[in-house]
Amino acid sequence: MFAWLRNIYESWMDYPKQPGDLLSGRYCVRSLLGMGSYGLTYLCLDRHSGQEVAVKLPRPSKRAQAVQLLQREAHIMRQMEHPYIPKLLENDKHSDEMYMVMEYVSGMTLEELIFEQERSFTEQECIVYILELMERVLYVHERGYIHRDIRIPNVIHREGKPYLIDFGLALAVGERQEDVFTEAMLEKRAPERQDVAFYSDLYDIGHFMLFMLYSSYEPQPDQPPGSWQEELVLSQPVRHILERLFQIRPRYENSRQFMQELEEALLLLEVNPES
Ligand SMILES: Nc1ncnc2c1ncn2[C@@H]1O[C@H](COP(=O)(O)OP(=O)(O)OP(=O)(O)O)[C@@H](O)[C@H]1O
Repeated sequence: MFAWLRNIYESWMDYPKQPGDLLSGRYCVRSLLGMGSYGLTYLCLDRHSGQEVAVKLPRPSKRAQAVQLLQREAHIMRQMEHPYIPKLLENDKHSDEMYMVMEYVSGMTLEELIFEQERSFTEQECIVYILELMERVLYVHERGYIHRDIRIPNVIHREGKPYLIDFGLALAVGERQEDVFTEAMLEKRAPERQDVAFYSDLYDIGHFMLFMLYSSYEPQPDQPPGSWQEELVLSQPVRHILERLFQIRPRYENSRQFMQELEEALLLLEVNPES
């Protein structure tokens, strides 16, 4: 089939549910939260509990593979019992309409916080925030999983706390997943984050830190664009930490070691802000 014809056909198949539609006779659609590579996620009102929930359905155009990936995601989420990771509330794997119901985390992403609320972060504030986020990441790692998608949209900021969402790409340590979505996504990834290993998540955390630190960056007029090392004025410990996260220097042996260095850097900054 011509590619364009297939795209039209797939868009038609994946046409989202509308506000007011009822899923599984219980979840009333309020809005579409997003359309991912294999699933559509809706904000719904659970008519039984009266709570807002996030319901993820496989994309019909991706057929059995989407159902399989959603089942894998549900299997991982079922094992996550953490106050800052949304709980899996229900998933029906028997009916034709496979779906996954999770706690809905309302809040803002860091992007919204920085660009809409004009929030900026000092090095110290950044470390405190990353330590909190790492507490969730460490929990995931200690259960034997790698999240593999720690990006700005997947961390929701609510009442000053980071919530970690979206386990759609997560895998058990060392596991290999061969499906078209993962293969296509892996091709676009930096080599440092391709392995299913804790240091791939830490590489993503490095980018997360840079995003936060750039919130305080003010370019000089006529300054040509440079690398983060050239543009950001960083203390020596924070620069060192970022270089280890990006594997420019020897990478961390585990997530705890990284957190320990973060704590040491925070102490140094508190004692000597000019370090
Ligand atoms: N539990 C949740 N609470 C609040 N928002 C959520 C929740 N789960 C997902 N979302 C939001 O729904 C949107 C779609 O998420 P989804 O996991 O379907 O796809 P994605 O992350 O955009 O793409 P992909 O799955 O390809 O990585 C995201 O923008 C995310 O912020």
